[in-house]
Amino acid sequence: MGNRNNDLKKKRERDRKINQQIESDRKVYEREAKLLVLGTGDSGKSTFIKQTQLLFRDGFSEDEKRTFKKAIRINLIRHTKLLIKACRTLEIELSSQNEEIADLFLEVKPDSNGNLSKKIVNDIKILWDDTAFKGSFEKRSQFQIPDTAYHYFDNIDEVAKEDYTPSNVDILNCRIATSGVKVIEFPLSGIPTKIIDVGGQRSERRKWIHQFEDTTLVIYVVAISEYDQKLYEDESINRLHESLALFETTCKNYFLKKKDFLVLFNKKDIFKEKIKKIDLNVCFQKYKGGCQYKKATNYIKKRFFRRWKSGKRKLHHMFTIGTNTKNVKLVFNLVQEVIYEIFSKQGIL
Ligand SMILES: Nc1nc2c(ncn2[C@@H]2O[C@H](COP(=O)(O)OP(=O)(O)OP(=O)(O)O)[C@@H](O)[C@H]2O)c(=O)[nH]1
Ligand SMILES: [Mg+2]
Repeated sequence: MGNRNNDLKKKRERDRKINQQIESDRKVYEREAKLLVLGTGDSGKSTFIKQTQLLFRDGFSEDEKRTFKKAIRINLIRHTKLLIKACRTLEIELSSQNEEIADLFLEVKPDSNGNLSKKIVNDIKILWDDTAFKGSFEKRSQFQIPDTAYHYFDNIDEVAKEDYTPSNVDILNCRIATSGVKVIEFPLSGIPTKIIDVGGQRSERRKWIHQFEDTTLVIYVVAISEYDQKLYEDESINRLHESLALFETTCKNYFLKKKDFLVLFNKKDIFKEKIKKIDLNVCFQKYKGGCQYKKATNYIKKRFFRRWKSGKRKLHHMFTIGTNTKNVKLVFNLVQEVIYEIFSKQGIL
């Protein structure tokens, strides 16, 4: 009898300890913030994730630097070919000597290790020095090439060096479209935080739903500078129209319809320059504010806010430059405030 009582006591104590552990695990888990970064392709999502590595972790690993180095070099060849083809389509004539270089360049195959031969580097430099060739980059809203491509053309000598290691700026400007999901974990003022990066191109979006559960805050990234550009996946669609439609379906989504959102109106540096020359009415016919930065940004903001179906949740926003680390630090100051607000409401903090 005595033994049975003892066994029962021990079992109860064991159960109590297990329950205590489960409860403390639950509290830690609930305190963890999950930031889900969504938006169309090329809007700047991964750039924000890269910034968290610089701001809250040890930066980029040697492995990552090697991956970016290869991508930067392969992109240089790819982007040179894109500009050559654009010159042909837009009937931009190069000097006859450079036309010959361009013809031969279209046959170049990138080295599988991403090495650049002296001849390739030389040809790219000759073409980039040609004002007509360079001028085609200014017309890039008529074809598909990353805005940041010029950075590597301008710095080709550095990029081509044998012992080249990409700088943080090189990595932040490097375009690699995301396929699949990437998670970075970091502490945000003591709160364990996970940030989830997904691919934004149409074919990638069906993977999003698997990430929706337990989201604390949705960060929706819009590249406002894309108002005169066509979608990479479907050149009949305006990029900003696509982002607006995607924003609406995302905030109405069953799993996200009660979540707070932070909209990052990104690429404001490019927008600021572009709006001086190209009226926002190329995208929104009803817009009457002309080429004025303040009026145009307010109008875009209004168009997004109109699609927001509120309920009790909050819609935050900020105009951002994803490639600028100081600017992104401000974004995370706001994110931190918003997380505190959400957790306080839920009684977690
Ligand atoms: N000038 C400028 N370039 C930016 C800004 N934000 C991002 N970029 C660049 O825009 C390009 C696209 O950025 P990504 O972060 O790859 O875009 P993404 O949303 O992750 O795209 P997907 O992975 O295809 O969904 C990259 O070349 C970035 O360097 C910005 O605010 N200003
Ligand atoms: Mg990405």
